Amino acid sequence: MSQPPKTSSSSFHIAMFPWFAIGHITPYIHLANELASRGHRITLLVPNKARLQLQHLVLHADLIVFSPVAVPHVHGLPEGTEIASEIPIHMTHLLATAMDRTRGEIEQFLTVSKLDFVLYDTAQWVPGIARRNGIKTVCYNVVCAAALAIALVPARNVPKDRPITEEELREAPAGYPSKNVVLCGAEAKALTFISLPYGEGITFYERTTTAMKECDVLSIRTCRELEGDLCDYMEAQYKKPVILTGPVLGLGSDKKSEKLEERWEKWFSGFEAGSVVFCAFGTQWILEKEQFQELVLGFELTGLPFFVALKPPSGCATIEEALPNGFEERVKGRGVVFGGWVQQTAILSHKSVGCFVNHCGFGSMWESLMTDNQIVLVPHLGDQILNTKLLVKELKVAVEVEREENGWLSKDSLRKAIKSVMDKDSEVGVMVKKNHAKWVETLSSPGFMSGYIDRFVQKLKEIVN
Ligand SMILES: O=c1ccn([C@@H]2O[C@H](COP(=O)(O)OP(=O)(O)O[C@H]3OC[C@@H](O)[C@H](O)[C@H]3O)[C@@H](O)[C@H]2O)c(=O)[nH]1
Repeated sequence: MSQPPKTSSSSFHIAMFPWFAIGHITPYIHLANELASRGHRITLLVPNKARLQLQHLVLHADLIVFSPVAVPHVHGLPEGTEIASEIPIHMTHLLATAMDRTRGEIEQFLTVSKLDFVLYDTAQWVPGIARRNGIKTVCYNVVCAAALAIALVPARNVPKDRPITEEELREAPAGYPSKNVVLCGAEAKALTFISLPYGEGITFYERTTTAMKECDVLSIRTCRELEGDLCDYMEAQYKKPVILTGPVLGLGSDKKSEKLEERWEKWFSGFEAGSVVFCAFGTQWILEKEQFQELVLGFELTGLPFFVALKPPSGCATIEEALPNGFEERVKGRGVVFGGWVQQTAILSHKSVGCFVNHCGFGSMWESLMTDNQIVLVPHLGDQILNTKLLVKELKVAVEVEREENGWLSKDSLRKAIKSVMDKDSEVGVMVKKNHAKWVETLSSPGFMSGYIDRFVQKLKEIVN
């Protein structure tokens, strides 16, 4: 680990130590950019593979430095694993163990650095070290307030001697303020993992609630306009102010997104404005082969041009070997299924894109809200289910693909959802478009995003004084 730069009295030196996942590190980098643009210096403590994948997002290389964390090997994880996108979901608890075993390295860094703040989310042991070194802590959560408020609060009675049940999770904790953003039926299953081990000798619930109890400042990447009542509930539960950063979309002051690769720029430009359906499911979801095939057939059925960026399904080394028979021939010229990394924000702002089919990861949720594309949601993990409720039931800006009782997503159901927002004369399509346009206006109104960051920085100043 490299030596950190020295702090000056006029600005903060802030370390960031987010969960080892692209969906978490990305918003931390966006926040680092915002803080650096206000003169603060940031050291990002992240695994080297994350640095290599995301360093292009850094807009102020003079003030933001990476200090790569050496992730130790943990039995049960593939050799060399550093970030969550490299492993299936059921192995991530072992990655939490690996994160905990970086403690010595992190402690050494925090001890020798002249830091004002450290931001973290998953490493519940950071506040103890920080306190001993006179550093203030911010537990910065990059999932929606709803996911925290429904599952990770003291009022959620998680049994100590057995796993929490789906039935228990379907009941919201006492005082939970939303009637719409709740878990229904089989959805509760997606959150049963909270009472299971996540690291050695600690459950997911224990580590995240400890992380939030022990910090000086509790912070969430959300805005009051979307989740004000849920943030108030979090304040009441944790008995401390909850400071929001707003969506922090990493657009910088010039509002430019990443540049789209030339081959894709050319491909997208071959279609009419607003006609292409783009699909991406974030950095972690690996579909089963059958489900993958059913979904791509659903895109084919829409008759619309489509660009699908998904990981190869489980058991397949490449996308090509996973495609249904004759599929490539049939969709030639109007459909692409790609297994690599694409510049999602650049695609979303391309004029030929008209619809975004996504898993409603918190990053994709904000990115989809910021464009005028129609939104079709296929949530997979617990927080994504709640994000989906926010967009579908509260804001009414999106539709969700209906699943069968056993969780299966049929091609017809996908086709139906896409057509319901893409057909010009569809009532649902018109309604979500209108509601969505109001949100784009709010989110892009002058001072909206920067106001949140300014107030966040102001709060940090009050805390050190
Ligand atoms: O090919 C790609 C894939 C993804 N991305 C970017 O990677 C990010 C993915 O983040 P998301 O939050 O949407 O999704 P992930 O699944 O990766 O996130 C994870 O952490 C955040 C949680 O809310 C999600 O539930 C969890 O899955 C987005 O910013 C997206 O623009 C690309 O730029 N290109």
